Amino acid sequence: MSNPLVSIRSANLFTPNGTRIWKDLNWDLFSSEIHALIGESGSGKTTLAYSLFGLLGEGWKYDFSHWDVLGHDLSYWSGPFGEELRGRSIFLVPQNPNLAFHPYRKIKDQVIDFFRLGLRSSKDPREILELWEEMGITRPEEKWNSYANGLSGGEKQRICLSLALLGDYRILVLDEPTTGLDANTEKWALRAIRRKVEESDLGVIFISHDLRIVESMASRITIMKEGSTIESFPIKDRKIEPTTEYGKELEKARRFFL
Ligand SMILES: Nc1ncnc2c1ncn2[C@@H]1O[C@H](COP(=O)(O)OP(=O)(O)OP(=O)(O)O)[C@@H](O)[C@H]1O
Repeated sequence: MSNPLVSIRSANLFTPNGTRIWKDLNWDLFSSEIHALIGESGSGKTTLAYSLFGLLGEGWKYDFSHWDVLGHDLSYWSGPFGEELRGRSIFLVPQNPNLAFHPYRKIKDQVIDFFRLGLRSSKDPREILELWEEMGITRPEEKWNSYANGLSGGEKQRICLSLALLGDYRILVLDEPTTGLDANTEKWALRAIRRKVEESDLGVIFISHDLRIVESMASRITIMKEGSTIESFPIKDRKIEPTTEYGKELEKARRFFL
């Protein structure tokens, strides 16, 4: 296996008021993998993904024996250099697409700024609009000229996903990326993400409650429980085959888990 993009050992996380959220968490992400994080609600999936890049905000406290994300420790990602790299090396498609856009700025200005300031590049708007059309965004030119608050949640989610597909990142975090999409668009988007990973050395963190999607998408899976990683294993032949009792229970109870 290649060098990990992310490597964390014996990490503990505490909220600003001192509640312990992670317990001796260990986790790795490798390039060219789609790594699913699954676990019951509150098990620590989102805090893990967001912490990697110092996104949890002020007052959260960590201790760990090892923390390496793209060769940098946590203080780097929480500081100005990390700020610079977020959005360029790493891109996040949040669970709530409203978090990604300012409601009262035009979508086109936000997307142009995203390329200019974030990725330090430019994109031909025609290429973006073609992709939006492929993703099932109706009247893409009209949406391009709209304010963000004039778009539906599903449209904003599609636009976030299009930015994930158009950039050249090292790590992509997809937090329940297809919940607002219809079945066809979901299928299209998942296939496009898989193709992107196959064609690059990108590592994808894929957070989902839907084991059906995880099986079809992910090459590796980590099962989390109460702030710990219970087990990590490769997914072969689109089958999730845990070895721990908890993992087996979770897999068996999948219809209750969705
Ligand atoms: N801003 C916050 N302040 C205090 N506690 C928080 C905060 N965000 C998350 N937590 C707590 O941290 C724990 C892990 O939350 P996290 O969001 O990582 O879970 P999750 O597995 O992503 O859950 P879900 O599947 O519901 O999104 C939970 O107990 C949650 O209540």
